[in-house]
Amino acid sequence: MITLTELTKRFGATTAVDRLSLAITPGRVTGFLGPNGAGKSTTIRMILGLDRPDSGTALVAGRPYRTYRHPLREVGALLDARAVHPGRTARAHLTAMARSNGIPVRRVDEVLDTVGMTEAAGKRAGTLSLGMGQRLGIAGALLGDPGVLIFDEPVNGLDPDGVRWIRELMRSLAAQGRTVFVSSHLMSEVQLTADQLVVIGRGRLLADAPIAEVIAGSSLAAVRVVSPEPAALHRLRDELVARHATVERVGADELLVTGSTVGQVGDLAHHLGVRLHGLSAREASLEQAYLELTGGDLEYAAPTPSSAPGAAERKEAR
Ligand SMILES: Nc1ncnc2c1ncn2[C@@H]1O[C@H](COP(=O)(O)OP(=O)(O)OP(=O)(O)O)[C@@H](O)[C@H]1O
Repeated sequence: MITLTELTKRFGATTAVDRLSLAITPGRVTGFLGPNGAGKSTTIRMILGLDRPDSGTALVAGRPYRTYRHPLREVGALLDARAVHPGRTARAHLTAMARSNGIPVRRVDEVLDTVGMTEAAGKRAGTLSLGMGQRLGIAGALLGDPGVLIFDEPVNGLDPDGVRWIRELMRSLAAQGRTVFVSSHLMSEVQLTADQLVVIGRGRLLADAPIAEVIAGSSLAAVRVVSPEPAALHRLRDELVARHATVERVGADELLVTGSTVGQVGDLAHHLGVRLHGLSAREASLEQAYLELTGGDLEYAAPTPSSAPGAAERKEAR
């Protein structure tokens, strides 16, 4: 469990993290999203005791990271996988980590096996490919068998096999009852991996909810209703509007409803005796929901290509 309470960090005039309060719970993968400069890395650095909060607290299993004598046994982290002495072999790197954290050295071979690096154990870190370097970083995170794991952009630069491997590893770590907290900019990947989402913008909490709930909150999420009876459909529309749903009529036999769930619309149709030929959810993508959430919270907003000055002229000139 990771618990943040009113966590705040300023760099000069910039408030990088602004009174952030949340609990990241065990047994699931929590995705950590936000635009560039939103404060994700700063939050992670404070959890790991690498930055000091100006106010508020970040606790791992109830205590600040810095108060643990052997922190690697409590929390494993993958931050910058290249931060390894390039001349050391993978095994020597992990052995040094184990010794300084009171971890039995036999764990080194276990984690090398877990990350599929047994064959590459004797290679120098500086000669490892990006994917292998990432696996070594993950081996280090797993070394102390910690209950909490934090991965900052773990799939950056990996090939599809590596991406799938990390996804499955994170899911299995969560299934073992660990707390898995992972930051990413890849929405499709987060959608496949995470159960819970935490979204921040300009250091503030924008969402902390199950992924399905975040997606359902998008304005593009809707319920499609089809009925062969236009008059009955009209009645259904009036009742939905009275319940504060937004209803668009799409042809004589179809409605598109936002602000209600499939269950609510189905129950109401049943209650009103409206015969239905179709009732289905139109799902938004996580990317759409995310863009709506963070739209106003970009640190630096660039114009979209179509609204950039000169775009219209260029189109006309073609
Ligand atoms: N050491 C520092 N000194 C000054 N400003 C900093 C420092 N570290 C971060 N910042 C600022 O704090 C804000 C949050 O940065 P942070 O790196 O935490 O964001 P992020 O969400 O991790 O971004 P990205 O997705 O680009 O990695 C930004 O405005 C950044 O410029």
